[in-house]
This record gives sequence, structure tokens and C-alpha cells, in this order.
Amino acid sequence: MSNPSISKPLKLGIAGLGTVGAGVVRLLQANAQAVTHKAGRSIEIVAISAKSKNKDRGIDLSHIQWVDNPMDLVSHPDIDVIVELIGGASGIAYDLVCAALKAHKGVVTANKALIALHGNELAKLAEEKNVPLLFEAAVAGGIPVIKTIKEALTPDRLKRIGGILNGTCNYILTAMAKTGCAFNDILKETQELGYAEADPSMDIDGFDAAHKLAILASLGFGHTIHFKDVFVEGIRGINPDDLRYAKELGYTIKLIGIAQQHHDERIELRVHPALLPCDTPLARVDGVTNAVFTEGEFSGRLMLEGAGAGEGPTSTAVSADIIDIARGSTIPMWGTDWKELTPATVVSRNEFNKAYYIRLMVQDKPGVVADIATILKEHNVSLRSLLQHGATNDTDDTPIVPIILVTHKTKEESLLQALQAIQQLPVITEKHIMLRIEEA
Ligand SMILES: NC(=O)C1=CN([C@@H]2O[C@H](COP(=O)(O)OP(=O)(O)OC[C@H]3O[C@@H](n4cnc5c(N)ncnc54)[C@H](OP(=O)(O)O)[C@@H]3O)[C@@H](O)[C@H]2O)C=CC1
Ligand SMILES: N[C@@H](CC=O)C(=O)O
Ligand code: NA
Repeated sequence: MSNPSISKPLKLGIAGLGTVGAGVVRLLQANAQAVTHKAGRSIEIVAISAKSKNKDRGIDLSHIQWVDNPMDLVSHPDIDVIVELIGGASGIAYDLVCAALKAHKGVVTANKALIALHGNELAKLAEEKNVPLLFEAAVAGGIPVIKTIKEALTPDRLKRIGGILNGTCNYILTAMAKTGCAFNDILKETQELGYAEADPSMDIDGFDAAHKLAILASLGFGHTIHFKDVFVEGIRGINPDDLRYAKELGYTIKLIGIAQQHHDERIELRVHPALLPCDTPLARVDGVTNAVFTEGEFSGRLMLEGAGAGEGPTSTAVSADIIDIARGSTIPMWGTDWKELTPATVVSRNEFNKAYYIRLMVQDKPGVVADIATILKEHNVSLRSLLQHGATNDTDDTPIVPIILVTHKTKEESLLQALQAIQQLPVITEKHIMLRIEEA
């Protein structure tokens, strides 16, 4: 692989023929001529593997060899590159990628879980064996963000990277805001459209976005990241009411991921739903669209926007990696030798310093607001605004009403302590909702 012969075809073994795998086959077949021109040689799918051989995938597989066990793709003498599109951080995907690299075969994968959890080990292996390991589709699907950071921004020092990194959550939150529909009904749609992970809790609990953020932080800051150090909160707690109240306050709610370098070189790594001012660029990114921004010392602010999931965009990213390998790409996996990466020191959640949206459900009795305000004052939390809607049911003696608080910037530790005390007040009827506000 280190010295590709331009005259010989590049021969692929593709493992996984779901949304992305079937999409890659479709794209390489449909655009075969253009791909050959751009790659400088033809690209041949020699063998494929998935779980069920007889599933109708809407693609022509008649001239491609089928293997039941994806590991047989590695031992196949004619295959140069393994395209791993099964998914999962461990099990068959991990075994396959390790075995391929050990066998001096290049790898293309869309598997963010695998790269976020095992990226350094795989980078080491790829560099030792002098074979490429490319993963453009792993972050923000069709948006060429890996290439942008690894190649276009490589001379700069990035200070902040982030954005909307999960198409499923963005689709759900957008639809909830527009229709007021419940979460679960919309989740089903994202599964039918092929956006959600095989286990959709990876999306809605924030882990998929966190995998992508960890990868971006490694690439952008040159650090090794322990995935467990990423602060992760998903969107299960958000209901259409929060989206409505946020709108009244001039915000929309999005699941965001932010990686930020502090002055002392420590980094903040967080994925959570956040209120974004409606007139900011990220707030306008709707549906399955993702957006990734970078802020660099020299390059300034840059934002890329596009489809973060789905067959067409994701298979374009995978195919572009395949073409890079066909052309003989030699850029290391993290854009720099894996030995150059330094361990990240990560800022703890208690140190986050943000403004917050809080929804409390309370019995509408005299003195409630005063009690809450007293506790906030005791914990040094300053209020910016308060929104209270009266009860709609006049016949109820003790109606339950929402109180929406917006704080000034405060240390998360202080707010958590205040909320713990507020939660003990007898007038509080359910667990509060606490969301961070991302102003910039
Ligand atoms: N969907 C998307 O929009 C995006 C997905 N990704 C990533 O791409 C990868 C693939 O995702 P996606 O295509 O959506 O996933 P799917 O669930 O649609 O497809 C997974 C494929 O893997 C096959 N498979 C599962 N287990 C095995 C096994 N043990 N041996 C052989 N084949 C197996 C399945 O076989 P069978 O079909 O027979 O069941 C299926 O073809 C994941 O890592 C995902 O995170 C990245 C960006 C976007
Ligand atoms: N499930 C992911 C797919 C792409 O990475 C998402 O919804 O963004
Ligand atoms: Na991408």
C-alpha cells in the first residue's frame, strides 16, 4: 500500500451493507468512470460481507464475491483496502480494523465510536505498518471536516471547535419545535430515514456527538482524549414546552458539542442541549443538517454546514477517502505522527461558567418565588430573568405551574448546589430542567 501502482486497480473489501455500505456500493457503481479518472485508477469492489446474504439492498451485488465472515476479507489475497461500515466500538468492527492494519491493508471507516475510543491505538498500528486509516465520514457525515482540520487548517493552532454534531438529535429537536410532537414519534422517523445509529440511544443520549467531539479535539488540539472525560448530556429531558419557553425568551434548543482550549492549556469538552440565541448561525441549522465551526489563531472563525447523516452524504465522504488512498495519501491519521499527541487535561463540569435556563414545576402558592430567590442568593447565583405562566385551570386549589429562570453567568458547581436545595422545597413537584445557554 505504501507505493500504490497507478496502473493497478485499487481492490476493496466492504464489511457492512446498511445505510452507508449500500450507499458506497451504489455511488462507486453509479460514478465509476468519474471515480476512476479522479483516483487515477479504477476502484474495484472485490468482496462484501454483511449479516444476511439474501437481504434485498436495492443494489447490484451479482459480480461481487460474498463472504459470510468479514474477517475473511482481511485474508483475501486480492484485497488492498478494508472498508469497515458495520459500526460499534468493539467486537467485529474493532477486530476487523486491527486485523486489516496488521495485515498491511489500508482501512476506511465511518465508525466514530471506534475512532473515539481506540483511535490512538489504531493510529499507532497504522503508522507502524505504514498503511492509511481514513475516517472522514465518522464526523458530521458528508461535511469534509476531518480533511479541513487535518489539511487546510494544519498550520494553525485551533482554540475552539464545535457545533451541531448529531443529525438525529437536530432532526428531533427541529421537528419538536415545529410540530410540538413527542420525542418518540419523531425518533421513529429518523430511524426510517437511516439517520439514527443501530442503537439510537447513542444519538439521543449524546454519545454519538461526544464520539465526534473527541475526534475533533484530538485532531484540532493535538491531544489524546480519554472518551470518559467528555461531559455528555442528551436530549431525553427536553419536551416541547421547553422549546416553546426558549422561543419566548429568544432562543432555540440544539444539542451542541464544544471543545475549547483554556488559557492554562486545559480543555473543556462538553456535549449537551443548549439554548442558542435565535439570530446566531448555529441556531438556524435545522433538521438533519450538521454544522461544525473552528476558531483558530490565524484562520479565525470558519463554519461548515451540510448533511450530517444519511446515505448519500456519508457514502460520498467514505468514497472520497477511498479515492485518497487510491492516489497514495500518506497523511497520518491524526494529521501528525501519533507520538506527537500529548495527553489532554480536561476541565471538570463544576468549573463550567455559563448562563443557565432552569424550568421548575411548582405549586402556585404565595412566597414560592421569594423562597427560590433566597436560595439562589445564598449560592451566589444571580438571576437575569424570570418567566411565570399562570395556571390555566382556575378550579384547581393548588395549580402546578412552570417557573422559568434565566441566570447570569455562574459557576456550574454553585448552581447545582442551589438546585439541590431548591429541589427540597415542598412546593417543587418534579425534577427541574437545567440547560446551558451558549451565547456565541
Ligand atoms: N447512517 C448514517 O447516516 C451514518 C453512519 N455512520 C457510521 O457508519 C457505520 C454504519 O452505519 P449504518 O450504515 O447506518 O449502519 P446499519 O445498521 O444500517 O448497517 C450496518 C451493517 O453492518 C452489517 N453487520 C452488522 N453486524 C455484522 C456482523 N457481525 N458481520 C457482518 N456484517 C454485520 C449489517 O448487516 P445486515 O444488513 O445484513 O443486517 C448492516 O449491513 C456506523 O459506524 C455508523 O456510526 C457515520 C455517519 C453517518
Ligand atoms: N447517527 C448519526 C449518524 C451520523 O453520524 C447522526 O444522527 O448524526
Ligand atoms: Na465528515
